[in-house]
Amino acid sequence: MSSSPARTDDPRTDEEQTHLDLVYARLDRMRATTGKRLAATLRESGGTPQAQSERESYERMYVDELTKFDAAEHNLYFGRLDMLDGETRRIGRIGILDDDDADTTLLLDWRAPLSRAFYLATPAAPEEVARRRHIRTRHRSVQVVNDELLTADDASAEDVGHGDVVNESALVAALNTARTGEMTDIVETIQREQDLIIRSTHRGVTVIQGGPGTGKTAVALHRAAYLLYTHREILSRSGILIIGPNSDFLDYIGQVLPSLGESGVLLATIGELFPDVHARADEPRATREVKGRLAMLDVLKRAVRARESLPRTAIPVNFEGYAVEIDSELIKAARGKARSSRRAHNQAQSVFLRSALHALAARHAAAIGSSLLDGSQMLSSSDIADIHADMSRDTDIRATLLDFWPTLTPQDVLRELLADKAALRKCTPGWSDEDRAALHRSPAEDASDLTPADVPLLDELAELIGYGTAEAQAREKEQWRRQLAEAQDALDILTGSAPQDLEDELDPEILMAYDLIDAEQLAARQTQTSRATTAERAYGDRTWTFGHVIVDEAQELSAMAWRMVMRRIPNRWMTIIGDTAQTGDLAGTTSWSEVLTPYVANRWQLRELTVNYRTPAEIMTYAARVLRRVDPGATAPTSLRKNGIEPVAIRAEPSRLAATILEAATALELTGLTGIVVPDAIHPMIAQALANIGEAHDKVTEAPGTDTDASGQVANPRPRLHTVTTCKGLEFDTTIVVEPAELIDQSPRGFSDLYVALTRSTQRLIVIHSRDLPAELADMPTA
Ligand SMILES: Nc1ncnc2c1ncn2[C@@H]1O[C@H](COP(=O)(O)OP(=O)(O)OP(=O)(O)O)[C@@H](O)[C@H]1O
Repeated sequence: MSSSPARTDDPRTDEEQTHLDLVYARLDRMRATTGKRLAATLRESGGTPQAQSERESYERMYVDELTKFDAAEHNLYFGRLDMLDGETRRIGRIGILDDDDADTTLLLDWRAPLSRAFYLATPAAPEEVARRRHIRTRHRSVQVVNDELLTADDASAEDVGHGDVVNESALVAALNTARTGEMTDIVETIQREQDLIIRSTHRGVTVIQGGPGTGKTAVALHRAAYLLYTHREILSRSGILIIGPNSDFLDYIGQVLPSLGESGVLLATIGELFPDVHARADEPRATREVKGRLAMLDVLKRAVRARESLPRTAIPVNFEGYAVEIDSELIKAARGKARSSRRAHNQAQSVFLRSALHALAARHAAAIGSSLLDGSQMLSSSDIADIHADMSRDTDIRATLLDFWPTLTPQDVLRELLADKAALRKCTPGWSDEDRAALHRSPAEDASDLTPADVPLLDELAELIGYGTAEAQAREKEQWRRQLAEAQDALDILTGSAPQDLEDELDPEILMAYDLIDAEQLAARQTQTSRATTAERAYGDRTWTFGHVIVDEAQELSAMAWRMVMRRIPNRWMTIIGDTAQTGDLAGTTSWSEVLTPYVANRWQLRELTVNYRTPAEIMTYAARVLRRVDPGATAPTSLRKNGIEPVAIRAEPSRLAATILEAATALELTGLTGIVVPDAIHPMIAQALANIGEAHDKVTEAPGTDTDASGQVANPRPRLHTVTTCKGLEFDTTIVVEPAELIDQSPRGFSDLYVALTRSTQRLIVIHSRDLPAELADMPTA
């Protein structure tokens, strides 16, 4: 294999540099033109609300374009195909046409159909490609050119690739690059099996199952970018939602889509999917497991029904000097009507109230209007209607009735249910005391401390209660009313501050604010101005339905979480990504079919990824043994590379675990990003110990984030401390796994947890233990 440094004696470098200059010159012209257009739009003002709204959409479009151009700046042009018929295709991060008369294509977007052969062609299936060229650039200058000749009989092929692996040298270079703690895009080296998923045309549910490091997350993100490119019209309006396991993970992947020029995607954890709720609190595994069970649905239904209660004894209320009684019989009849309306609780309240008032008015009429002679009703129907109307205006009567059918919020119902042992017992008939105890939370706990597992329960309650629909509309109406009032004020002020001489004798030639716009139009303009991106609007609206949903680490979702996710995507166009061997959450799944059958029967397709791009073979040898303990029939993904670094095990005194971690880090002169994965129970202790020792060494941090040196450059990042739950989906150059025997013991899914921990590494694995190593790791070389 050969590569060409940037020098002028390689004609390929010169040729590509010439093209690169052309492409960047055009990008600069596009940037300048869009910048000018944006400036001109920003200078404009006034006009009809429609003109204003058009201006805003142009503004947004120009800003989006500029963002896209900026995102494309780095490694803009990276690939070239010379086809058998002589055609040359140049592939880059975005498509660029020249501004000549012929609109010559200078660069094809990597997502365009014509670019596809760049990712698919192999010597065995060359896809009409004679030569694939990989161009590595830096700061607008060509650094390296690699050619792959795909015609099988060509003896001068430099980089023929192995089997299905394409762009192998570029791929290995990418995989060996030190990690920064932020995921990068892989447009230059997408592999065949990955490309087939990224560009899948399937419009239903696609499950991508693959072992650790097979690029599932990378594929998911590139699929989002591809779908936005191919179905921009629909998806830019309805949006794409990507669900990830925790906020560290979302931070880790957060830059990938912007680097691909896409910003309209909503990234969220399950705990963030309910507007205005930030569920970050932790809770025991057993509690998470119980909250994730489908049986919670009945519990919540019962909790809501329990709020539709009956009076124990008749309640006397005063109505126009008469005593009327609200008793169980009356409430029960109204409750029956409301329930049989089949509306959600809050929406059925009007049925309940109408029916109860009707019965109460009838009773009262009977009491005061019956003839003493024969008991017949002497009041006319309009008299009775008057009583009904008066009663419905009577605040005491309304309040007393509504005690038995109150307006509910999901937060209140859930908080009160979990804090009240008696209510819990009533709502969980047949449950074990242990499961009930797992659900109970002390009323003293901070009510705002919701956990991620609470969020699907809130969402379910919102459905049962009808919250976030009527309420959201009412809120919207209220907001509109306020906006209207503000607009009116603004207009009044404008008119009021007109020069006095105009006030006295209005010059008909001078247009006043009122002549240009009325309050309603002004309010509408304010709405336009505050119009957020699709992702922002979707985030604030529980009832938003997306065009496409991608769930990453999907094996961790509970049955209740799936219900919530499915409500966000009625068209069921989804990409579900995960590895059932890595399931750590006790409420998570080990069977895709079990999860999906209730929603799409068997109408879903499974795609598999088989190559591990992250973990070197030396580490996978041990991880594969652990996998066999998770599932004896499972096959570990094949590592793409060996790196010659054997994992090592270091024995420590139980009291010196933290000290040994630091000693190992120092002695081995670790470079790049280091992740330390510890069992849950000792996490606080290790964190504290590392903080104490680390203060002197300034070495370990719990929080993610990169460190910068004095010049503002990213320096060797400090090691990060994790539990298995928080390291899901992340990767480090070096992983230090602490006390594997404890990781196994801490959960019924302990072997899955250990499997996850062992496979985070891109280069080196160190195991530190005070207990004996599990048999699977027992022969690891010691240090
Ligand atoms: N085609 C590729 N080119 C370059 N890098 C790749 C490619 N595919 C995957 N990678 C890299 O391999 C690493 C693992 O990918 P990713 O995190 O997407 O795997 P995963 O299957 O989601 O793993 P896990 O199940 O452990 O979360 C990442 O650094 C990713 O950038």
